[in-house]
Amino acid sequence: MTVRTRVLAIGDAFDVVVPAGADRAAATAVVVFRDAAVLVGGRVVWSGVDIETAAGEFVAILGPNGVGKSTLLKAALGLLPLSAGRAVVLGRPPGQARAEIGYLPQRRSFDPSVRIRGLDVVRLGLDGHRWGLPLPGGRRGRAAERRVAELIEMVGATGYAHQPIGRLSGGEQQRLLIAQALARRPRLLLLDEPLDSLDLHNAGAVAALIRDICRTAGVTVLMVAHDVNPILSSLDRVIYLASGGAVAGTPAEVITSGTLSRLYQTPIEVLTTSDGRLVVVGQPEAPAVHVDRHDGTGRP
Ligand SMILES: Nc1ncnc2c1ncn2[C@@H]1O[C@H](COP(=O)(O)OP(=O)(O)OP(=O)(O)O)[C@@H](O)[C@H]1O
Repeated sequence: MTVRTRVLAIGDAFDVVVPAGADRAAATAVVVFRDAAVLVGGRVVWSGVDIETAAGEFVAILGPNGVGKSTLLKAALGLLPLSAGRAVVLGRPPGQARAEIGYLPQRRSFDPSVRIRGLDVVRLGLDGHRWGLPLPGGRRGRAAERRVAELIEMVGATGYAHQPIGRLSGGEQQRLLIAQALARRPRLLLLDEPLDSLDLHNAGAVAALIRDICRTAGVTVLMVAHDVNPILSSLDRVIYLASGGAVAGTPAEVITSGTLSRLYQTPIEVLTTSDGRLVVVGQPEAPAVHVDRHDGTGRP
């Protein structure tokens, strides 16, 4: 049985259909997708997606290449409209809560020739218009300087924040970018593969940092990841994405042969190595689409 819950937001009313009994959780959830679908370049990337994340949760978004993990973050940001279903982000339709969201898009590392200092990159999160320029004097400027210093300390980057970001390691750069995304005290942090290109040790350290931010600041984090192993011990929940839907739960609930075989409708085996790592065997490739990913049209 379902009930229709009215989620009230600033200047908005939005209807969400939720199962009876779960309506209160859905109304207070930070991100809710209900039977959601997205079209990119005229193709349905995913459909039937039902997810819900609570305040202060650290959630990884997993799934094969091209399944639409980055697309899910963009839909939560309101950068891509849903083609079906509903979404509520921080109590509002996607796109209306951006001031309360920190977003770290997918990226490669900075070129070694980039001379901008780490602390200038963090400061950009406070005011994107003043890239690399000194903050104005006065009370506002001093408060901003204090906030930048606080953020740098929070991510453990005090020792190298004055150096040009291009000369820092991948892990150091990621810490500074996470600090930038946290600058405006977001309630929701969307991170697109921040651990990509980090070694196992650094990936684990950055994941632990993100978990601490969730715990201490009550920030909800949705993070796209390719390998769940370095972050397993830090995560609260995972969302496994497929073209026909998603399944969410604790890693132990979701990353099993039975659950993933049902989700992808093909035999999948989850093996545990002697050192405790999970290996997913038989995960299908997402349908290949040959498009220019930069023009957004989907035309070859
Ligand atoms: N601008 C675009 N125009 C057309 N198709 C696109 C565009 N951007 C992405 N796509 C397609 O949408 C699908 C989902 O892409 P997305 O980047 O969300 O997947 P992903 O799961 O994050 O992939 P990966 O793990 O490789 O980063 C892919 O098939 C991709 O080719």
